[in-house]
Amino acid sequence: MIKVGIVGGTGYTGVELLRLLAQHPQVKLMAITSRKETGMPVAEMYPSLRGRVDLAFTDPASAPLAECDLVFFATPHGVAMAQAPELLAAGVKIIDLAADFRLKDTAEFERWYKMPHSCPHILAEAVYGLPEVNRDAIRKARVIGLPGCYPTSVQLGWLPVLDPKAVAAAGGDLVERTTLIADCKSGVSGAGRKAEVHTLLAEASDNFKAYGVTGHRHAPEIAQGLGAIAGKPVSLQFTPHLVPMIRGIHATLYARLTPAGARVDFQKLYEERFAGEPFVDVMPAGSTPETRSVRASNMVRIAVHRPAGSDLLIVLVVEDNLVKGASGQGVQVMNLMFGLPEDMGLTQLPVLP
Ligand SMILES: NC(=O)C1=CN([C@@H]2O[C@H](COP(=O)(O)OP(=O)(O)OC[C@H]3O[C@@H](n4cnc5c(N)ncnc54)[C@H](OP(=O)(O)O)[C@@H]3O)[C@@H](O)[C@H]2O)C=CC1
Ligand SMILES: CC(=O)N[C@@H](CCC(=O)OP(=O)(O)O)C(=O)O
Repeated sequence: MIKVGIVGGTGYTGVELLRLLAQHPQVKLMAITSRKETGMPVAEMYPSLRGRVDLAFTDPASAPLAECDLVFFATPHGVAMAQAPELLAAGVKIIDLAADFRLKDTAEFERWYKMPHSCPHILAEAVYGLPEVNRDAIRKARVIGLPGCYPTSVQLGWLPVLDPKAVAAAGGDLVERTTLIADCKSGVSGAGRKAEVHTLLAEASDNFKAYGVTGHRHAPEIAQGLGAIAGKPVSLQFTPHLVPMIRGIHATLYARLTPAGARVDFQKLYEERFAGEPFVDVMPAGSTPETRSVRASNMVRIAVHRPAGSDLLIVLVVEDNLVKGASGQGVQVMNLMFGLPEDMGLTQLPVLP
């Protein structure tokens, strides 16, 4: 059994980790932390877990984290890097759901997250936890920086067209790498459980708005990830929107095709690239995936479109921000790190309607 601790158990990604890990056959939960709810039984706060999780929240300072094999940090940015050196020295592996171990350039991290990076040496060894790209490195990693919710959808959506093998087969770039557009919509659980005006029912319900148009911290993460996939620089306009639903991300990706790309059968390319991926479903040509078709599941569904009379490729991607966008991806990565079947504990079907 893997002994697992969760720092930040009261938040939305924390309770989603609990839902998934409570059903995982190879996990023993050791500690679930909260500073504000110390002492409260987890199932009292989250009755959905009654009879499945019998621990109480403990303060992070006294939780038996060093006795765990793995600790998930479902906390704000900056918390994991403060505790990582001590836990790693005790032989504990770490999966951070926040951004402490995502951006490899510390100056870029400091620019977007407004704090210095306290352990660049650990950042240097950390692996970016996107299994469809980094599966082998994840298996050997001690520290994982789990991708943000939007970056997961955008990187998976463009992975096949930027893959150097596809570029070599086509005889050149398939798309204009410097004019990519990611137009993304998220449900409000993406903002977490903390009280904020923009996620109040009277603000977010029956409303739809863009934010972060001139700069969002996920843009450099996406550019870093796509650049690593392509092996050369990629730049994009990323525009997120808040939509009145609880869970879900819908990404609409636009790319201008090159002459080499215009000759490619993209449906076939996507089906072949993701064949064998347990959590990526390439839908039949002409499909328009819905967020509810992945709700509460770790699946991402993708559809590829070539509008008639244009030189655009449009890729539609849906994911559940709390599952493949966060906690489910964390469990998928944990399975890889501990040599378990990648889909263990993650085979739930989506909830619909
Ligand atoms: N929501 C989403 O869709 C996604 C979120 N993420 C990232 O995952 C992380 C968690 O997100 P989410 O669950 O939404 O956040 P929430 O705000 O809902 O929860 C944050 C949790 O962290 C705990 N916490 C806060 N500050 C500290 C601290 N200094 N030390 C220890 N624990 C602390 C809180 O409990 P307490 O204050 O009681 O200790 C709470 O349990 C964030 O970094 C977020 O950016 C990533 C992908 C998707
Ligand atoms: C709807 C909403 O507010 N979403 C969050 C992203 C959540 C997430 O995955 O981001 P991090 O892990 O990088 O914080 C936002 O745009 O800030």
